[in-house]
Amino acid sequence: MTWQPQNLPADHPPVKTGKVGVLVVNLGTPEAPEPGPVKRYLAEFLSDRRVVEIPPIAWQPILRGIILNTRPKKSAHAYSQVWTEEGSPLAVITRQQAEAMQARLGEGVTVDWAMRYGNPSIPDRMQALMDKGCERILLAPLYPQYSGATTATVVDKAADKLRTMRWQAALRTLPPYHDDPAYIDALEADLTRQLDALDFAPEVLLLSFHGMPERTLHLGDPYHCHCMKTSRLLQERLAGRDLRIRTTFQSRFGRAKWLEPATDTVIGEEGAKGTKRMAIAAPGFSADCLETLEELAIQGRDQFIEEGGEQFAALSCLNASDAGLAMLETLLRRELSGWI
Ligand SMILES: C=CC1=C(C)c2cc3[nH]c(cc4nc(cc5[nH]c(cc1n2)c(C)c5CCC(=O)O)C(CCC(=O)O)=C4C)c(C)c3C=C
Ligand SMILES: [Fe+2]
Ligand SMILES: [Fe+2]
Repeated sequence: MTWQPQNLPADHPPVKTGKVGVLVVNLGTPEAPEPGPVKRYLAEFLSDRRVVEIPPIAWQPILRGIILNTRPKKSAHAYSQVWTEEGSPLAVITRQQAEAMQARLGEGVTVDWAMRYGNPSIPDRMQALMDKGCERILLAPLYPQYSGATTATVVDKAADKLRTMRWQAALRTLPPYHDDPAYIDALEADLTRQLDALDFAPEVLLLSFHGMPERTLHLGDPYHCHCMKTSRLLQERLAGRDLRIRTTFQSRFGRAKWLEPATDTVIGEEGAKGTKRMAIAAPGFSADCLETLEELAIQGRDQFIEEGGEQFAALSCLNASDAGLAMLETLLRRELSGWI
């Protein structure tokens, strides 16, 4: 309920109440694992100039003329292999994370969730929070490693919404947490638990991060450095195990050079040198999604077995695990300090 002072005309817009909102955000996902919805999703995602940094006059004809006529069918098939009864894993898990944060943070805060591309959209959910009287909003893009293509574009979208408002909510944003002890602790605990539960002992653990065009590193994007630091800190924590650890980058897209080494190249190298037992984790993804459940757990496994590997495990992301939720609560409470 918003507080409505007396002596105002009946059609006066609601008066704000100083409440605090949290908006948990992740990348976005299609509405259904079918070519039409996937095409709509890819059109929005790949038209974001922070994601594809090619001038629109050159890029849009390629996107509209080639990519959106070929990729949706292939991607829809990939999505159909990981889709759940409740919907796309990325959306389902993001919602679970938000619901768990609502329970942990209590009634003093209203927690909601949004997707950068597709629905529920950032402007709509910001409006919903403001309709509930939230004057202060903590925007929480769940990307541990900062990139212009992920974190910054979430902030841009929120700023687009603020731009339309006469009386804006105050906004805070969750900073990157790639080297935060709470994050590294959570990864250590959760990966240790999963590795101990395997019925085989992997010889090698790949830490696979989403890739980016290499030129973004030279242009000053900290993403690569953030990934390497997360990886180093995590390796220090796992050093007591009899396990080789390698950092890789997955999901190459387009013709430009991407960050290396590529996950599929390393899977091939390991197979070729006789590695028989492999585990793979994706510490940069806060929720399992197409990139982990299909690209790593299905394609990665098939490739490793074809190359002569025998045992393969794709480990889960932090998702709504106890370790993951405890970490998120720590991060959010810290950013909310002074507000709650
Ligand atoms: C130029 C293309 C892409 C860049 C740059 C890029 C960066 C990037 N992406 C993520 C996280 C995710 N990406 C996901 C899917 C996905 N990514 C791209 C392309 C780029 N990503 C495409 C085309 C797709 C869609 C699927 C496909 O057709 O292959 C997802 C999963 C979404 C889901 O619905 O499950 C995530 C998550 C990061 C973190 C990042 C840069 C750091
Ligand atoms: Fe991506
Ligand atoms: Fe992919």
